[in-house]
Amino acid sequence: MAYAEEDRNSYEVCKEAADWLRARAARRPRIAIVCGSGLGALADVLDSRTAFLYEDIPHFPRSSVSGHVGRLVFGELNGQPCVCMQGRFHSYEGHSLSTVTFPIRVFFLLGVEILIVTNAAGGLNPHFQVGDIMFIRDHISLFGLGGQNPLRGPNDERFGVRFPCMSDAYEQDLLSLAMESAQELGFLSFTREGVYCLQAGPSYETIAECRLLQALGADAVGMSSVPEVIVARHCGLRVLGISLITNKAVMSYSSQEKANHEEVLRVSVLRAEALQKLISHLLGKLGESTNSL
Ligand SMILES: O=P(O)(O)O[C@H]1O[C@H](CO)[C@@H](O)[C@H]1O
Ligand SMILES: Nc1nc2[nH]cnc2c(=O)[nH]1
Repeated sequence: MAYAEEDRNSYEVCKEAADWLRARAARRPRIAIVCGSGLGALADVLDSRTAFLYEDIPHFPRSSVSGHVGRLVFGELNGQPCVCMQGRFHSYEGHSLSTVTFPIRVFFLLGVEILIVTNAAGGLNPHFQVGDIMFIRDHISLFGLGGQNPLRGPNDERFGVRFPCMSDAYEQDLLSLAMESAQELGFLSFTREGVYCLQAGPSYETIAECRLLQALGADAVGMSSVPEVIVARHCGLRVLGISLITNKAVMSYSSQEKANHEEVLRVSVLRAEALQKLISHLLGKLGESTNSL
């Protein structure tokens, strides 16, 4: 099927990919997890795994960033049927926002109900430490405020309404379950809650930009997740967002620290196991709550 790049996430194109996957995956996934930079190992702990390279799935884009392998992995985590994106797409790679968010619509057509987005982010909140896990309470989209939204263009009602609400983007019930999980695992000393801010990247922020974002009320800054969340909410998926604070945003001209992707990946890998435990524990709780519905 030929289509313009901005039409990659049209209903028909997404359905072709979803049909292809449905014919090959053992079970319908209930939960989709997008693995952030350096966090792809989560997909390796799924039970009864079936993995597909992005390049083999019809219409799937390719990953080009280190720490993002480029595989879709189906399987079970703590008894819950899941699909994991081992590698996400970013607009700074040159992808349109419809390409960045294409997998989310495919997940919706596969019958996914809950989206968990994870990412690596720089900490703006002065109380945050490197290695902290931040549950996303809300976001600031510098893209959206600047006129770039993945839902720009004709609206297809089969996905959702023209003007979706975003004041409830990150579901309170999921946030509470995530906090409970952190408490039960003894992770509270490095668990936070906060506002994630999306900037386009790929350059990291200047000091003046970090100060501005902090003054705007952002606790962490990154280059992903928000377009995925907007498209997920548009089609009615429940969303939980988790940022791993891999570095502290540089706020002072006297600081010698410099943001770099090697440090981001190093810290992600160090915290990957804790994050796996947290998500697995949470999924166990979700199993209890959804099975009782
Ligand atoms: O958001 P994820 O994909 O986790 O990665 C974050 O880390 C990379 C920069 O180091 C950027 O891609 C930024 O968005
Ligand atoms: N924009 C941005 N993205 C990140 N990803 C991981 N750390 C950072 C950061 O400091 N800034």
